[in-house]
Amino acid sequence: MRKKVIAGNWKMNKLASEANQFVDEVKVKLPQSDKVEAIVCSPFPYLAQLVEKAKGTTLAVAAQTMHYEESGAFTGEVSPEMLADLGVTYVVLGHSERREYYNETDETVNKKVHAAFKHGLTPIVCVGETLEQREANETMDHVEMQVTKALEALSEEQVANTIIAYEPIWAIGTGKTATSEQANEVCTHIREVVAKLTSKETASKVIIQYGGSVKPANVDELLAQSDIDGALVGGASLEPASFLQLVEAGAK
Ligand SMILES: O=C[C@H](O)COP(=O)(O)O
Repeated sequence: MRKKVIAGNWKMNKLASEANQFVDEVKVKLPQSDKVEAIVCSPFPYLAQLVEKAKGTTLAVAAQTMHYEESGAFTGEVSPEMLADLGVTYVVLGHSERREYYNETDETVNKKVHAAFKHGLTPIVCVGETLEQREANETMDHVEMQVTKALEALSEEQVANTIIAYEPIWAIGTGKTATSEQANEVCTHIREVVAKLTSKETASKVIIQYGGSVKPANVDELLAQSDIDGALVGGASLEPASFLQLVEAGAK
């Protein structure tokens, strides 16, 4: 039985004091259940302090991106080694906002996935189609290509430990959630793609999240679907109360 993974992606929000307050409040109220894992994906400046605060709790801390090189002349970048050194355990890779504004490509996502595993970080790889692609019936092919490239040259064990977040771009921050059936249809396809690349057994272990306007009002229905194992949440993860409700839904 796969556990549910609820990741709150704060994106470029919160000041240091707000980030601290959030973790102080959430960490003592998290459901103590091995059915669910709760993660906060914080901006870089707060990672060290949040890792400290979350020590000894079930809350995990993620970065929202990273470079694939260990070090070097990459002004402004943060390496996987730096994240691991801080005690960060997850990293979001290939978010559609990184792909759109910062030239993240399937090739760099794949390099980053390899770099993440090299440094003991669990990658959360984002894939998803635009509205135009959905309307042109290209969703399944597009997502298949993104997943295939992201997982290229990984071992089966690494694939089994990769989290894939299906985020239809048209549903991000728009209030338009894919219906749970639409979301599950693509997540099922992703699992079939992983099975084709590796094996049915490996595919059955992969955590596949849905992301795009997830909130307490729709999370139960999404998590009840056969191939949705959690959520990558933006807006509704910013307030402790709604983040906790999402995690509680994952623990049911
Ligand atoms: O990483 C999270 C997603 O981009 C979803 O954001 P949202 O929940 O605000 O739609």
